[in-house]
Amino acid sequence: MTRHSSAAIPRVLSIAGTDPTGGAGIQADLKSIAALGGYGMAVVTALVAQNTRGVRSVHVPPAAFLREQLDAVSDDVEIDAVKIGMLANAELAGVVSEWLAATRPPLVVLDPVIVATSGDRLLRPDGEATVRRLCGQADLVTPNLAELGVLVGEPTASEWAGALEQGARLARSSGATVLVKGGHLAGPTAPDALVWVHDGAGHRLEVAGERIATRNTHGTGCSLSSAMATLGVLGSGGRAVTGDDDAPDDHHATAGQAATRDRGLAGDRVAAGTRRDAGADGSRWLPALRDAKAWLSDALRAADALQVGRGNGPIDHSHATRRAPAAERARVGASGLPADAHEAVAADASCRDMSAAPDAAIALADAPLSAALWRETATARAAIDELAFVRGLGDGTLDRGDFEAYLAQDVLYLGEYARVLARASQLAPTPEEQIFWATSAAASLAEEARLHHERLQHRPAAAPSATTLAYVNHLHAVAAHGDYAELVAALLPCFWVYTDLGTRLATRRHPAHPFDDWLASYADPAFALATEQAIGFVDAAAHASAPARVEAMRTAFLRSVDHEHAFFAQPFP
Ligand SMILES: Nc1ncnc2c1ncn2[C@@H]1O[C@H](COP(=O)(O)OP(=O)(O)OP(=O)(O)O)[C@@H](O)[C@H]1O
Ligand SMILES: Cc1ncc(CO)c(N)n1
Repeated sequence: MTRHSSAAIPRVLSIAGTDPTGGAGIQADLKSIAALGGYGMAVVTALVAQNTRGVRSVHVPPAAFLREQLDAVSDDVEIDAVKIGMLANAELAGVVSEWLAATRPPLVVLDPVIVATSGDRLLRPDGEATVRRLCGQADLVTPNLAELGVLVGEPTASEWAGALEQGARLARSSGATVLVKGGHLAGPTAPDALVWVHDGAGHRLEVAGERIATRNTHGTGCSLSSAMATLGVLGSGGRAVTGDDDAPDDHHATAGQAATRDRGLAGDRVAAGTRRDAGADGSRWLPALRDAKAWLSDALRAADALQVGRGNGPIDHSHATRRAPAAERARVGASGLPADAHEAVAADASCRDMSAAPDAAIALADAPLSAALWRETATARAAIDELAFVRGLGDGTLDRGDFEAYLAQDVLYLGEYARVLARASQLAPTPEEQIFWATSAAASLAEEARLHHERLQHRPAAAPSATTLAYVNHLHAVAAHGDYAELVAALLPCFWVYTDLGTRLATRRHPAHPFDDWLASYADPAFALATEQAIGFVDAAAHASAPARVEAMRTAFLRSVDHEHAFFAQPFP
């Protein structure tokens, strides 16, 4: 590949072994990639005769044929991300390493598969050293506790703290970001952590997770790594929060320090086969990890219903999209909702009829609302990227007068947005949230004044367009309901869609770009941090709300996303 053009749908290649029962390996990868919105491709390293109870035997085709498969894909298809799983032996690992160095895919996630959940080996001991070296060609490495021990040449960590230390050692030796997985820990939680080294300093971001009581965990590692590869391309919001650069090794970074990036996730890769000197900024994986973990947790919760195999069965990759099984459909009432969901909805007469989207309504009960809403708006958000205005902004061909006409509407919008932010501050349940929304209102007004002063002084004052009015009226109408949770859900897309779009637009910057300074302002770290905080407050509000109010939040959010789209789609001037 000499040229890389990005596509709206991530083209993700899995290089892995097979599982004929469909729960792990390449079969799980393809299901995960599809479930998270990618286009999956697959190159088989080894054929494994296995089921939910264990591995019976492994057939490894000639290494030369692996290379033929890899070349067949990369000679034809632009690959956005690669997920590597089972490599079987040193020879195959070497072939993949050479192919990576030659093809330089933009994003590489390595799941260093050594031992299956059943305890069977999937990598011959002679391959361990090669896989260790391969970590240096990956952006993200996702070992389970046992694999982490092997990679750092130490016994398996029995506690989370020890695992994090090992993760830091692997991050330091490889230069990759390490996703330390707590799936095999004892206890009620299943945490995961991103560990990385940047400019010599160690960093860590942890995502908490409850342990789901199921024995059906076959293939969670394969599924998670494929999900990360797919969401990594999507940017999963494109938000980035980094730890304190001065922090000591293993400092537990919080969202308190922020840095936006002016590149996509793949921007850290200097060249495959040569690690970047400074190391990766692992914080970029945080949104992807949050989304992937929420999706995986739902897949684990839905796993027992699958009834596949008598051992450790698979997770339900398709839980969010599957039509209800026949037995479930029989229980569904006239509204289209299963009986128990129907009761919850009926409890609040103000809830709108959800019969058109029973799956979405049910999914909301468990998943963090923000992740579910982000996924639900993937198509609408992708459509924003395709708009002539946005494309013109990115490639610099946008007419300057049109750009100013847009800014004039944006200034009018910001003034009203600030009033609605102030209302959220008034309704906020905690001082922290009160301060946040009030500060955001002030920031919005400051931006309004700055744009007006620096860009629009020479133009006559504009009147709000019908589109601007519609968006602002929607926000004011929700504010009038007086429900804090619903209001912050309506306010969120302005933060999130802009940060997301801004991260991608900022990759188009160059000194001669006609809108370079404006694109730079999009990548303001303070704005990325504010978006993170707003997402956190929306999720907290959803957590504290009854199902019908969560549904109102969902409606408010979706409408705001539609208004964001309409705003960029309106004719300027
Ligand atoms: N019972 C569980 N409840 C919630 N999350 C879990 C559970 N088991 C595993 N996970 C999550 O699944 C992901 C995979 O972790 P795990 O450590 O099990 O990987 P793995 O051993 O490589 O998986 P496998 O070999 O089964 O494919 C992690 O995000 C982990 O937190
Ligand atoms: C092919 C394959 N890859 C990975 C795993 C780990 O779950 C497995 N069981 N099979």
